Amino acid sequence: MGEEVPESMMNSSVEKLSVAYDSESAGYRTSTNFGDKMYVVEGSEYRGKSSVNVTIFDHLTRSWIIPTVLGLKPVHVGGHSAVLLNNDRISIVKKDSMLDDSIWFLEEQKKVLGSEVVAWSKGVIGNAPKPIVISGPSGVGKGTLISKLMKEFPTMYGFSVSHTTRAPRERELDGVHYHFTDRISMEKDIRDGKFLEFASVHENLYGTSIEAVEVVTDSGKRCILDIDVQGARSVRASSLDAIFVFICPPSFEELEKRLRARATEAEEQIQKRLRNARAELDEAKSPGLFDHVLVNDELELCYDNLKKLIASDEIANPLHRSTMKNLKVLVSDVEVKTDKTFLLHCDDNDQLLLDISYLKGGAPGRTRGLDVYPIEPLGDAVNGSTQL
Ligand SMILES: Nc1nc2c(ncn2[C@@H]2O[C@H](COP(=O)(O)OP(=O)(O)O)[C@@H](O)[C@H]2O)c(=O)[nH]1
Ligand SMILES: Nc1ncnc2c1ncn2[C@@H]1O[C@H](COP(=O)(O)OP(=O)(O)O)[C@@H](O)[C@H]1O
Repeated sequence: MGEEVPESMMNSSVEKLSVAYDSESAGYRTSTNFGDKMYVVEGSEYRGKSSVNVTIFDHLTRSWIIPTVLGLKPVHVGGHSAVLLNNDRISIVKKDSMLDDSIWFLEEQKKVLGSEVVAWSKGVIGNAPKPIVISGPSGVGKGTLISKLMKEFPTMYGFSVSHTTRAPRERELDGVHYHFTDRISMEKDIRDGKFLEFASVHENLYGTSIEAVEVVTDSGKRCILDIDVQGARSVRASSLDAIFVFICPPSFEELEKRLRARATEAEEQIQKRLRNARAELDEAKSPGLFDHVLVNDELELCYDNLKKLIASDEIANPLHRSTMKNLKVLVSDVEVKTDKTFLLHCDDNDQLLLDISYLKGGAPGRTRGLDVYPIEPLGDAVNGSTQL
């Protein structure tokens, strides 16, 4: 790519350029100024294969940057519009896409080794229940409590299936208890930005993929994560808005008794888990990390307390589910009305007003909280004369 920005891409925060490459490919490009940089999003199809590339022009150094791009990318079709929102993300609205795949966001992430990083996030209509992060030392009873919850309310809760490099235990199933993997593939997936968080626990690698949480949440269930304290800290720092619960043993002796009685680990592993347990119990006291601490002494009592705290959160934060969430329309064109509202022209001659005033979450996961409202069927509006 050359050093200079083409004249046609300057001086505009929202700009669309149609580009024809050759007879077999077609592309569409937007350039959006954001601080000292201009983000160029270029979608193209070549021999039936779609790609979306992001390049950045740094106005200060007058040089082009190819950033590391994380997250699930949109599949590009007939073009897109771009608009800068709240000075913190760029919204991309795809044309010729179903509504549930039409709204995407591009966000700047923390630099890695001095290099620019951006991440994609798919926009979702309506809100979702907050995930629940459950942490606590090995053997405290996290798995037991989570299983009880899932058994009693199978349609309400879903488990985030983590990846791990540890070997499966007897009766553990791949894809159910964990995605069992090897270190090389997991490290590659981490580099590719597929993980919300990861940590080295008891000398194995564990991590929550973005997909693991989002598939549960997309299905309308409340996602439950069983992760260690380091993982909880990473999730706290991420865009995922969750409730954090720490499960404590009634005593260290009881924890050791449970670990031994479970009989899933060799002595060396038990010792390692007990050493780490002391550190976790200390770390859990960090201010602002956990919202709730439950002591798992009598199992039924602890389980009731867990259900109570989840119920009280549900009452305090009632869900706003858009009635239009499952609307299946093909967005044929997009008009940016304000930085919070877009007018979506649909293939059946209807128009929808997309409202992005109340976004929640974001890259590298989904961006939720979008809303859509139907507008009178097209008439004069085709010519742009409808008042919003
Ligand atoms: N950070 C992080 N920790 C995880 C994840 N999945 C499991 N863990 C934690 O890893 C630790 C070991 O889990 P596991 O090997 O199943 O042993 P157990 O805790 O003794 O049952 C526990 O503290 C889990 O909470 C994950 O995706 N991320
Ligand atoms: N409240 C409790 N009282 C006695 N034993 C318990 C209690 N909660 C769990 N256990 C037992 O302790 C062991 C460890 O529980 P588990 O759920 O595997 O812990 P974690 O998932 O935190 O490692 C299991 O054998 C489980 O049956």
